[in-house]
Amino acid sequence: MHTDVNLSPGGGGAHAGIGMVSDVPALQAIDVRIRRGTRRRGRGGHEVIHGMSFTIPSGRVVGVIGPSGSGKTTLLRAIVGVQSAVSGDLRVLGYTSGDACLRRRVGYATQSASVYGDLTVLENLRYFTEIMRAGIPGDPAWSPGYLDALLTQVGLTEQANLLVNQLSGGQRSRVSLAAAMIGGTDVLVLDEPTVGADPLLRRRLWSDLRELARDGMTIFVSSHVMDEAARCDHLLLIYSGRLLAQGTPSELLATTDCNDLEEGFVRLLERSAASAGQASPTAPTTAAPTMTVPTTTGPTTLASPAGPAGPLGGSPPVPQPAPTVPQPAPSDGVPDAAAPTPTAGPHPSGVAPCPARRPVDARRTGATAGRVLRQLGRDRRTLALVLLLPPVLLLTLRLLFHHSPATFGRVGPALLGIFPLMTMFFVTSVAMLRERTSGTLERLMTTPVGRSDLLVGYGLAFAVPAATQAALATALTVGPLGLDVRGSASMLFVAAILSSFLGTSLGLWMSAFARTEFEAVQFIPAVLIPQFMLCGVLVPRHTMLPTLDTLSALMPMTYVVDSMAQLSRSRAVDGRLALDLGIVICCTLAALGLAAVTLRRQHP
Ligand SMILES: Nc1ncnc2c1ncn2[C@@H]1O[C@H](COP(=O)(O)OP(=O)(O)OP(=O)(O)O)[C@@H](O)[C@H]1O
Repeated sequence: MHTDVNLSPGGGGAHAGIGMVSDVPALQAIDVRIRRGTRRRGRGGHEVIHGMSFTIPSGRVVGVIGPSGSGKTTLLRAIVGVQSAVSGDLRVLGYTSGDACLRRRVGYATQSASVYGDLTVLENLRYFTEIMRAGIPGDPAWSPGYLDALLTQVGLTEQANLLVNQLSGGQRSRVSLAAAMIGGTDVLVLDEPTVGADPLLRRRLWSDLRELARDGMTIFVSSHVMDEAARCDHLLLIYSGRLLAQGTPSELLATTDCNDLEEGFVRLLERSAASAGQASPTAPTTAAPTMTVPTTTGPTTLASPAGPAGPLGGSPPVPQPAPTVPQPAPSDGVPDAAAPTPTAGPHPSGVAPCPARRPVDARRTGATAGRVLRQLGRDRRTLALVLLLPPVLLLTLRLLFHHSPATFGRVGPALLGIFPLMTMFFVTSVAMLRERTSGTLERLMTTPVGRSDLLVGYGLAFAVPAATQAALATALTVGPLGLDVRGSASMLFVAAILSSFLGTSLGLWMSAFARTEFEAVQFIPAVLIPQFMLCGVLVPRHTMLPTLDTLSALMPMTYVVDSMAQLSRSRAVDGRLALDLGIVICCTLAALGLAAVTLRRQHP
């Protein structure tokens, strides 16, 4: 280690606040099968992990080694609980993988650097510290030197104040690694962590990982580079979704009777293929996706080469019967339709249950709101769009109707509500989508941050530009543009703010239905344009066909338009106005609730 600050505050296996029994393995897999491309177990998709069974004690560096496409990432995703359609029994520290108790103890770095490109290295690490370590009393992560030590460890001290977007690919991966180290107090799951690291840094990272393991941390590192396998305590050799063999590197060499791990891996493959009665692969390498011979036998346990099962192609470990304790609903209270049917209860005996979660955690919500605001502050183009677009559109409209002020008087108030709604819808749906596509949302889902913390944080952050925008648009329209408001201008402003909040929560919800920016571009007009056409701005509602009028009554924008129109006509707050505003508020809260439900922790 290169610093005297303790970077593994959990002491690996003895994390503060959560009790643990020492003989619980770090990871236990019994006949684990995983389907990909399907949201529900057994429906659609294809099986990519075909029944793996193994046990890993704590305090090891475990190499998950195999060629490209063999299933390493899928297995690691299942370990951290973000992979859907996992069957069998997969337990981390005794808990069913993905259990909420593990979110304080398992750190995860995805293959791509899932950190925020528009924040500096330090801002990223601060945010992850705030959401991962909030509420842990006396946690060393809050000591002044902690982040400096972490930066030194991943070799990014000089880049601390640079935006992540300004870093090289390898440097970004190291920011991601550092973020994982903040979250992992007992288990670190690192998907190809040394990609892009120079040999010197690679050596240093490995020595640091070893030191963390000595302190009791269990570290899973995927790689298809065999010289990295030599640095691990234990290897899980994977090929075509099957566990080909497991054991220490020296056991692999001894079993295969060679001096080179890569050659050893190839020999294992050949023998496995031969024992399955198949042709031998032609000069495969561990990194080459051209290895085509599937292994149809169970894994080899290298530790017992002369054991009764035989060294190669031996029987897989006999699956132990899984306990049948029923699984509780996910801790954040929202059952996930994509969750696999669990085979076992989450809490091993002797382990204290997780501390109860509040529905909204003020510290994590505040940290998220602060982070989103910081990102917004840096994104000048989006800020300009949010703040200036509605006033510019209203100004254009005024100029368009300069011969017909009565028409402006009729549509102006409605558009004062519609423009903020549309702008905020667009901006928030794209912002949330970016969180999804960059992988940061998946990473956040492995941390203790709750879905409501995240959404309320987003909502609060976007409320600031939304309110500013509504104030600007109302002041401009009622002032210089001379909109004749017989009602209360301040109430008009409040209704414009409510409208922009509605746009924000609809945007947060709708982003769940898009996987790419292109899909977002497709559904944004599909959601907004029909509402605009039917809300009563183009044609008064009482002149519409009854079917269209009924459709209009189902759309939230209609109530924005009605309330804005009434507020511009009269000062009286009657039952009709209260009902319209109430519906707008209810739709805002309902959209936020739906956004929370559709924010999945697991993905196909
Ligand atoms: N989203 C997905 N939907 C369907 N199948 C998928 C999906 N992602 C991966 N797969 C399939 O799952 C299998 C295992 O993929 P995985 O990414 O786990 O391999 P890997 O060993 O990590 O590869 P690499 O080293 O290239 O990252 C592959 O056959 C791949 O085609």
